[in-house]
Amino acid sequence: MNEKIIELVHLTKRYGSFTAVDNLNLTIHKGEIFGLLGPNGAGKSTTILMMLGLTDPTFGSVHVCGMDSTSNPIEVKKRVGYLPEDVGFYDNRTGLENLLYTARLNGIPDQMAIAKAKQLLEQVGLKDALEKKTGKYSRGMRQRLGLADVLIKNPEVIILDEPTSGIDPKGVREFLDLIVELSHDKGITVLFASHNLHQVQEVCDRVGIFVNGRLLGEGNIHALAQRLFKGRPTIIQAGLEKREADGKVEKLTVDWLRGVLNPIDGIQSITLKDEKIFQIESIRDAASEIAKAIIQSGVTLNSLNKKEYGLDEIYYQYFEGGEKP
Ligand SMILES: Nc1ncnc2c1ncn2[C@@H]1O[C@H](COP(=O)(O)OP(=O)(O)OP(=O)(O)O)[C@@H](O)[C@H]1O
Repeated sequence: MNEKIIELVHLTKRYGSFTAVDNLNLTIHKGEIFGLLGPNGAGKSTTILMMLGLTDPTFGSVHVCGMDSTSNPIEVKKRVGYLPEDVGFYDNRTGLENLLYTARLNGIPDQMAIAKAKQLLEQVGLKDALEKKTGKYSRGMRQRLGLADVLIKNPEVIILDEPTSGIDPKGVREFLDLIVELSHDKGITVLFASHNLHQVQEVCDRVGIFVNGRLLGEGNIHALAQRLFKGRPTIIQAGLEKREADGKVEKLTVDWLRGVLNPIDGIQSITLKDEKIFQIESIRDAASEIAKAIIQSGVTLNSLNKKEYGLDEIYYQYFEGGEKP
């Protein structure tokens, strides 16, 4: 997995005074499934267009399969299969005919193309629909045909731009499985651009989080979350209860808990979430000291939950445009 297949260096694209892609540095290795994650308008499609040599960078460079996409777009396109969000087919032709058309455009001899097209249609689960006109294909079937269409020229890299939008959950599952299988079986490098964090997490070895044209970080999604949210307070929710000897429940207050936790360094705030749940924010992880102090105070500690920053926080912070409620 160490051979560099995609290499972006200081890649920048401006439209007038607007910067759509801002100083992007990224390396993707052979056989990796890399997720380019970002909300709408983050600059994913613009980056892909530059990789394919379809638009020129304003600054920086992009190499794919060792070639400069800007000066060698035709060579790059021979090695890269690109599946856009909405793939176009000749709707009055069958799935097989559409694939054979692509094969011809790529200079594959007819006899070889027929065998290859049939094998691919079987692989993507369209064996029974190969004689059906693509105008009658569902959205999921069109995306599968799109994948076969991309694979017919034996690409080293496939780039999928929002490939699962509009497909039902079962279709999504099957499509994602297919991508993983292809990458593993054939050593194909996959770039999967999407705003669907959960789908990307399922299939990708590594992800890059892309927001407002900038790469906020890349790596394993959980490690990334820890890095992106480093310095955030540790949030602990404690469920507390105090019963008198006669069985009556005594009402606990924030001031009381503040007194109990006073000796512990780094406590920033204490709030009451509901009658029995207190939320404690601290600048360091003081969970065990908090638990000990509460127990020593003589109340019952019914629950203690420490909030971990992860996928959900990335999602709400960067993809839904705000903190989790
Ligand atoms: N030709 C263009 N002229 C001016 N602005 C553009 C052009 N193409 C894209 N943009 C702007 O650049 C930004 C990035 O767009 P891009 O399509 O790359 O984002 P994206 O992450 O792929 O989003 P989406 O998932 O919605 O396609 C957007 O604000 C878009 O409006």
